[in-house]
Amino acid sequence: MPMLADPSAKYVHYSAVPFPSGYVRQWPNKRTTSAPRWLSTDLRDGNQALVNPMSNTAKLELFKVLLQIGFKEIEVAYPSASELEYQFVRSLIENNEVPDGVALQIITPARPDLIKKSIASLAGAQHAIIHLYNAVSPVFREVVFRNTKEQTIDLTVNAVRLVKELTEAETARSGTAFTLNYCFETFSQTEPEFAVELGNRVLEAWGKATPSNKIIFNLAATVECAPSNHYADLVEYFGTHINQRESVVLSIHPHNDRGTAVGATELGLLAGGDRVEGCLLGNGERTGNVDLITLALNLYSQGVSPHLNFSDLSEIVAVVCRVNEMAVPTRYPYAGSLVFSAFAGTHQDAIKKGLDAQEKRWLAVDSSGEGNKSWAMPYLPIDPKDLGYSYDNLIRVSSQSGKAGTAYVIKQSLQLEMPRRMQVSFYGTIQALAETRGVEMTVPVIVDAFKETHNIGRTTRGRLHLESFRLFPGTPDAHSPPMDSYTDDMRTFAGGSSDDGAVTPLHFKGRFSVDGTVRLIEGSGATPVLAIIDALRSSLALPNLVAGEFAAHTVAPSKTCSYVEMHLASTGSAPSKSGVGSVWGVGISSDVTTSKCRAVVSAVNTLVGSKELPAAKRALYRRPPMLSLFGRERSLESVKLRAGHAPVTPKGTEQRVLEASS
Ligand SMILES: CC(=O)SCCNC(=O)CCNC(=O)[C@H](O)C(C)(C)COP(=O)(O)OP(=O)(O)OC[C@H]1O[C@@H](n2cnc3c(N)ncnc32)[C@H](O)[C@@H]1OP(=O)(O)O
Ligand SMILES: CC(C)C(=O)C(=O)O
Repeated sequence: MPMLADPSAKYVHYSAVPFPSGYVRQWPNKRTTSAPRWLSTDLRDGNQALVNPMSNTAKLELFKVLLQIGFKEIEVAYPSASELEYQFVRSLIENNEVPDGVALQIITPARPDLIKKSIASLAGAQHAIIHLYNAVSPVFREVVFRNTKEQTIDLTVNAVRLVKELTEAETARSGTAFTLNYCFETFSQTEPEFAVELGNRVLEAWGKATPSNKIIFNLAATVECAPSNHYADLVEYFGTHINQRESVVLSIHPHNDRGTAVGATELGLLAGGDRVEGCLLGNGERTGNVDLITLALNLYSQGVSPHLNFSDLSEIVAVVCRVNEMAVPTRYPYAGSLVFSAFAGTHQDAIKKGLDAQEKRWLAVDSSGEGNKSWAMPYLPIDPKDLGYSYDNLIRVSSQSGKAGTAYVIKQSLQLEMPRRMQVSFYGTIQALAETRGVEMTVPVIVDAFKETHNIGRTTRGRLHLESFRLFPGTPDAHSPPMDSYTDDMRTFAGGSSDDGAVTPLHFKGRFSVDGTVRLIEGSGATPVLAIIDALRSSLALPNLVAGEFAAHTVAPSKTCSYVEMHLASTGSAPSKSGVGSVWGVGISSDVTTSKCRAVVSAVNTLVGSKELPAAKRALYRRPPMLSLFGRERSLESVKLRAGHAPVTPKGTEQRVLEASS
């Protein structure tokens, strides 16, 4: 049957909670400032929902993980369900698997035979919690139990009395301390007044709840059927109407049928909840129990310690998924593999700026001792490092990414901080690659592209290779050393040169390998960059070689990375503002001037074409005349303009270089 035009004929709206008129709800104005008591029911409610319930070996492994996380109350079994379940409880106790300060909880329905077996399973435990349950909402009373309200109260009270009698006998025998956790199964669908009446009858029957030995009332949202604010109202109503509130722990047990279990729990805590029952990663019946990891880390992100440790979250996730034979969606809060990754360009830009700004701010706090190292990061509510993740996956590059993303990857991988115009240029290369390939641009792909594009590395150093050089003040004269005295260490004679402003004219003499032939080349200029450019212009017949923007920074340990923008201008003009038509060179050396010269050579190699690239890569980075994209032909020029790629090498340039070098 299709969906109904008028679903109200079939589905009934939830009822308002009967607060007295004029009552002002407390929970909307509250704030959670401390962690609740946590009860993990992974080994019970989680386990009962599995396609293949865990073996006892798997349960023990998960039990140990729960202890490591820091749970002090763990529901370990439904002992009356099977011998296996019963034996699991026994083995924990008999093998001393339960540390001091940790309480074992087991669950039992309100059936005398099953209560007896359940309590027997706990003999000898230090501290045990008996979780006694029966469903109390109208549909369960009428359909499942065929009971009136009074019969429901009788069933419950009789069960509580039996639990009291049996646990007292066990305490007398073995000293086990027992707590009663009475669960109003289907509480959130039960009339609030009836839940309170039943709660008061349970208090009476138990008869020994005190502020120092409280009874636990589990206010279960067995099935989540209404918005979270309704659940909060129910909890606040119960908490403000139940007798002996100071001797009662309100336990929240939400399920996630509407997808809002976390919200319901958070509001339930504001409304008076003291304890939360749930499972890791929200395992559990149907859409699951509330996820304790999300709840704990939501608290943590508000500066409230959950007293649960998820410092190695991926390891915990791996164990839970293995023993439960389940998978975590990639977008799952905190635990999903893509949660701490940004693909979108503007997100990447903001995160990159955020990380840079925060690093500076934290360093200032370290050095001044003033201020605080609070987390203020665009798009990241929590520091992934706190959960054991690195920043390696923070920024992942696809065709949806921008320049900041690729720049971040290069900075993280190579410690190189490209100047802004270069970021734009290199982003064009990556964007074109991403569009062509239609897949994620992984870190190795980006780093490889960076090296290929800038002729860095042995296989991609290009047709022109600077083997050694000397740079000295003034024009060539008798003081300049003979070329054959050059060594490979590229020391410069003249220090203090800068490419930011004019200094004493410099003369450059360099030994190059040009297409495999050694060439000695010289030229002059006001700065090292201008001097080497002059040498290349005159000796290699590149008269229109022009430098644009220049930048440099130090790279650990004590190296300099220089960047220079260059192009071949017919008029000798500077590169255009947009950067179209220019290329960037990169040079790294422990000597500042050498890094500049290498940057120039790197750029020139791009301009003249890299014969040493394997054919496939040459096709990738230096586009063939016609390139098929998205199934239609586009001209080389349009591809390069769109990609901000290296300009077309002017016709004949390669030939002229060869001529000049021969
Ligand atoms: C919301 C929750 O998660 S509650 C926990 C649910 N977990 C489980 O059920 C897992 C373990 N359960 C089991 O292994 C079995 O159900 C057992 C061993 C407990 C009982 O098995 P059976 O005796 O075959 O009963 P069955 O499973 O059919 O349960 C239905 C019977 O229990 C009664 N019942 C259901 N819940 C309760 C309860 N909380 N208290 C008392 N009786 C109950 C039903 O009314 C029904 O009784 P009826 O047969 O007289 O009509
Ligand atoms: C029986 C209780 C604890 C339960 O699991 C539920 O109501 O979901």
